[in-house]
Amino acid sequence: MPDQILSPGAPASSLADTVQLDPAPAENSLVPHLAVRETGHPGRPPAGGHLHADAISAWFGDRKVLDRVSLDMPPGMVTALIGPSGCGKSTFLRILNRMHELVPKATLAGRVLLDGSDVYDPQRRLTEARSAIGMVFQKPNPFPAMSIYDNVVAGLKLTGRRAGREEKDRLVEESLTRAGLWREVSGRLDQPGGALSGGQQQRLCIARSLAVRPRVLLMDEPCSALDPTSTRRIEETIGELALDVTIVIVTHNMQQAARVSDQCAFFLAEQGTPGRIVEYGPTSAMFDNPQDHRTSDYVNGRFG
Ligand SMILES: Nc1ncnc2c1ncn2[C@@H]1O[C@H](COP(=O)(O)OP(=O)(O)OP(=O)(O)O)[C@@H](O)[C@H]1O
Repeated sequence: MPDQILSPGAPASSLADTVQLDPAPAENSLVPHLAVRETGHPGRPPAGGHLHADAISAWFGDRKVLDRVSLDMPPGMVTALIGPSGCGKSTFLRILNRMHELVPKATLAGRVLLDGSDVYDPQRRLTEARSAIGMVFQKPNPFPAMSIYDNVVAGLKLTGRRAGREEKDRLVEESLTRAGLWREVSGRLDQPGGALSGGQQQRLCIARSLAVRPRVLLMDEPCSALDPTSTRRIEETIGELALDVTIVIVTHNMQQAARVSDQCAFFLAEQGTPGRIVEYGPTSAMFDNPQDHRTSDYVNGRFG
């Protein structure tokens, strides 16, 4: 069966050959406790940032870890990638902005399109893909000895962009504001990034990514090293950023997936097979009415 591609607003779809419904919420189900984010864009959706993965397969050496994964990540939406450990979520995420190719002996097949253009087009520079598709990692990784100001500007240097002092000042304020950190640090921009709390460091890393004005922001478990208050703050930031940046987030936290995402894709690598998307769809459908019993088991905490 060919992989299907998710259309925005479509009901949750199952890629399983035989769909088994699991209509009765289990005892201890997470479902009643999950407040699912209201889907939809209050204003006009952003002009760009339409990311589309088409039949992505991936290998580390001879070992195939993803098998023909297709997913549409529409502009202005938050897409959550969920699934048990080792099913290929991070690998898929890293393929979206060409980080997979940095790993020795890592290969891939398939296409990634950003606003219709092939991210892997040999005519395009790597930095082009990286500046259009930013990434925030699990562990906050600011340059610890560098000032808060220079940490934000470092995003520009990494992609080879030059800017004058005034432009940098504007960009630092804009990026820190969008990352929800400006009010906390505006009076001490010359202090080292490493002196901030973990949650603030993560928002600094978000600001650094935003400084190059990406159309897409990839987030690989961005809150897993943070306390609940910092986590909540990052989640609010994600909600605000989603107004003009497409966000793809890997999370193990089902409550978080329900709170922040508009659509979810459930990855699974069964019995040593490569990871695939078992089911995807609007977050509300994935949590309230999953079509595949494995999705139901996973979102209800029965495995993984
Ligand atoms: N650099 C690497 N070299 C070899 N194998 C790798 C490498 N990175 C990941 N893998 C393997 O690829 C598979 C998918 O890993 P990946 O990290 O993408 O899964 P994941 O779903 O993100 O897991 P987790 O939720 O634990 O982060 C796993 O079997 C993993 O062992």
